[in-house]
Amino acid sequence: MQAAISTSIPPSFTAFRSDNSAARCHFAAGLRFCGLHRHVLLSLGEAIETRQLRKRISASLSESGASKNGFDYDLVIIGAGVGGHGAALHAVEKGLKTAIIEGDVVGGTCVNRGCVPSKALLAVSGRMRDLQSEHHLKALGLHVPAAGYDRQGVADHANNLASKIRSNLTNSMKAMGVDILTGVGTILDTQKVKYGKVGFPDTVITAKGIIIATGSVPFVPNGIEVDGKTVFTSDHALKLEWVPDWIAIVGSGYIGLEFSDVYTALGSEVTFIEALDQIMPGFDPEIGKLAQRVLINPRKIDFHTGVFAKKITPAKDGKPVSIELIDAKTKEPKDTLEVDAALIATGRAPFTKGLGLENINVVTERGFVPVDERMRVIDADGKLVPHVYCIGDANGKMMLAHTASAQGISVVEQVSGRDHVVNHMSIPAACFTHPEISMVGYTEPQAKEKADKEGFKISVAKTSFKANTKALAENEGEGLAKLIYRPDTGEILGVHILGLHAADLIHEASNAIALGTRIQDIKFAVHAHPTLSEVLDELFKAAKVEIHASKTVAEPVAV
Ligand SMILES: Cc1cc2nc3c(=O)[nH]c(=O)nc-3n(C[C@H](O)[C@H](O)[C@H](O)COP(=O)(O)OP(=O)(O)OC[C@H]3O[C@@H](n4cnc5c(N)ncnc54)[C@H](O)[C@@H]3O)c2cc1C
Ligand SMILES: NC(=O)c1ccc[n+]([C@@H]2O[C@H](COP(=O)([O-])OP(=O)(O)OC[C@H]3O[C@@H](n4cnc5c(N)ncnc54)[C@H](O)[C@@H]3O)[C@@H](O)[C@H]2O)c1
Repeated sequence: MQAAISTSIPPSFTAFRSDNSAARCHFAAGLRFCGLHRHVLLSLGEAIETRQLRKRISASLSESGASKNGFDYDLVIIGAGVGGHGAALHAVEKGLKTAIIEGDVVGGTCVNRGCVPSKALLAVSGRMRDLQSEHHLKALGLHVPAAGYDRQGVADHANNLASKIRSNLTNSMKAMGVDILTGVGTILDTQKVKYGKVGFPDTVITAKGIIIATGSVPFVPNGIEVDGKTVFTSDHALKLEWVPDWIAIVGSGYIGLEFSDVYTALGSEVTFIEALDQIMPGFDPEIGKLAQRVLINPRKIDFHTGVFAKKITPAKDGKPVSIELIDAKTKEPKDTLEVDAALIATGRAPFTKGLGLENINVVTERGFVPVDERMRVIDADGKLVPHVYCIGDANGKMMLAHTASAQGISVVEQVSGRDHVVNHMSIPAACFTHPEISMVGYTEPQAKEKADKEGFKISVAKTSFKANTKALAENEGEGLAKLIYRPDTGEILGVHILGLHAADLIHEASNAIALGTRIQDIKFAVHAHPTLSEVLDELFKAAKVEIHASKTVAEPVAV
């Protein structure tokens, strides 16, 4: 594995990252926020009230500023990304004296180099698509002169949004009484952490519990030379310093697909390079096929599958970016591409080196911190490390912002004396292309495998956006919702949606899975007409479950 070489690492972070041979980070100063955690949305009045409550709690904990059990803090979190932020706010709400240590800027990947700026760019690409689609506009009876854009204006939108969200996150923690400690955190013992900036003496603090929330950085395969200008990762691409005429995107996962939506809307031609035999291999195969028909084929996108980019050389001395492709299986040379730019979107590497894990006898697995289902860290002998937890991208269970936050909240519940386990099968994911793709639970092949192993049958139901009034009114009838379920019990095993606002629609299904609601019950829930939510209503109604609703008569409610 080769590090993505940063050209702009602040001095304090150079030292912080220096022992990370697996992956170094591009800590671009600038961007911020994630509307992720409900606490962010606290009004100022609520925040002040909560802060007063927090002060009263602190006073009762200790007069000397230490927590009541003799530690400096009840909880210390290393890393102020969305996982750390979610955990910190929940901890304060639970009355825990809490500190969060951040070596760079609050908000981590999601706010500064991930979800937030990418969704700002995707908001622009969505509007550009609408304005450029003559066919679509004509169908609505609209006539709009040619659409154009100002690259710097688009880049500013992403940067400004990140800054705004970053300060929202910071202010929400300050208002709640979380101590934000600046510097690199290193674990000294299961209840002791040091932190400090380069050139300053370290401070040692003790805590009843420690949460590792140090996140991840772009993974760049060996042989790929990143110069940050013509060969770059999402860290650079989000700044939108230029829009290449022709860009190769290595990897057709979430990042690749979302950036293909942005670049093609802004006028680029895209070539995907994907190691597996199929483009967008992570999706349910049927949704993947439809995604290819809707998101790839009609756009200026071509692709090479079953190939690795063995060597990528940045543009130099008037020569374009050169990409040497080899067959993923035989390793034989296949082709050499010459393009204007290359975006490396081949996954992310955990950022866990230099954390002092050796001081608590923990050995990482491909860089990830091993944890059990309660996010408790497991040591090299397979035993639980007391008092230490790891959440978010650093444990690799599911690299999504809301998962990091949910895991953090779950850990705080445990630290506060209430057992809690996150049900990862109920966590939705979404790809914010136009139209969007969303999913929760198993894909059809995964569900089949589980069914064969455990000896039950699965069924599949589907509905089309073409039958939905609201979608048709919007002239957005392209789309499919798919339900994979157990006909004998009505259990929802997976739901996959491609279509307008799929990312919002998935929550009815994910909440049903989280709450254990069965299809025979949810199919009686009433949906407003005409709404896109009726796509899911129809989906549940289309399922053929062998048993009846557990409760057919609602409790009478006085109106
Ligand atoms: C381009 C892109 C788009 C994305 N879009 C989405 C999306 O739409 N939806 C979604 O759910 N997910 C998205 N993700 C994934 C999401 O950003 C991550 O899953 C999420 O940020 C993980 O949160 P985290 O708290 O675990 O880590 P991070 O957000 O990476 O935060 C870790 C923090 O820890 C700090 N740190 C590390 N080591 C130390 C140390 N020793 N001492 C002190 N501080 C330290 C880092 O500086 C950083 O601030 C996207 C990712 C990318 C790259
Ligand atoms: N909307 C979202 O929720 C969102 C958006 C962006 C990123 N993310 C998160 O960020 C993480 C990283 O995203 P990503 O798209 O980089 O990773 P990914 O794992 O989604 O996709 C990586 C793709 O690259 C391919 N690949 C890997 N090595 C390759 C090589 N050498 N040559 C060619 N192809 C190769 C893989 O087969 C895979 O298809 C994901 O875990 C995702 O959860 C989420």
